[in-house]
Amino acid sequence: MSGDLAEAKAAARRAAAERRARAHDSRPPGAAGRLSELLAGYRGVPVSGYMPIRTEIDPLPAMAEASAHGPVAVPVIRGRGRPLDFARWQPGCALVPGPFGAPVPTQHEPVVPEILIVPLLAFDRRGHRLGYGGGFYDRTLAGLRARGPVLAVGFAFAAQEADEIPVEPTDAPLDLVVTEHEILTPVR
Ligand SMILES: Nc1nc2c(c(=O)[nH]1)N(C=O)[C@@H](CNc1ccc(C(=O)N[C@@H](CCC(=O)O)C(=O)O)cc1)CN2
Ligand SMILES: Nc1ncnc2c1ncn2[C@@H]1O[C@H](COP(=O)(O)OP(=O)(O)OP(=O)(O)O)[C@@H](O)[C@H]1O
Repeated sequence: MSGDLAEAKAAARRAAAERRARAHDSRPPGAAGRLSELLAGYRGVPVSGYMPIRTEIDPLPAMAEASAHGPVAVPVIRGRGRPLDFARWQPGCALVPGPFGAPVPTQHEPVVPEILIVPLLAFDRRGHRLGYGGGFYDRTLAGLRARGPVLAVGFAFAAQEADEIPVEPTDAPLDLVVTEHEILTPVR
């Protein structure tokens, strides 16, 4: 990555983290409603969510609903530079702190998700995203897409939208972006 691109991404991450924190402070009840609506159209399809950390928007209500119909999993970090694994999650299942602070299930029952609810710092209308910079979801989506169709769904507060996210070739685009208000189809 060029120095300019790295700096542009770092600046975009800082600005987006501030906007996300403000949105989180005034988070509306029922913020996962649109996500629930989307998942209701895919009953029984294996889906990955995430255990929210810091000021991430909370997908747990939608995950709990989906778990009544099919497997739901959360990401598990295997190591730097490696794609994520996914472990089966159920409401109330036993969890332990994972490597970067996000809790992971104590029991590791592997799941291969076909729908991924992807956490992020910033997204744009073209479906590009910025995460924490580990490249975990980029690697994971590249691997899963090489095996078959997957739906990558960014989940974020509307305030996390950015004008244009600086992209590099390995950035895996989102197929949809869901906010507390709407389901957006990226325009490319
Ligand atoms: N809730 C949740 N779970 C998740 C993710 C996520 O974004 N959200 N991940 C999505 O990938 C993975 C965790 N990835 C993470 C990667 C980096 C940092 C982090 O704190 N990074 C530091 C900088 C570290 C460094 O550069 O050395 C930071 O942001 O300050 C946190 C989580 C798997 N689980
Ligand atoms: N498929 C891949 N193969 C090899 N390297 C990759 C791949 N995807 C991303 N990377 C590298 O990982 C690093 C971090 O990527 P990036 O800044 O896009 O992370 P991010 O999408 O913000 O983080 P995350 O996906 O963990 O939330 C970059 O240097 C990128 O080149």
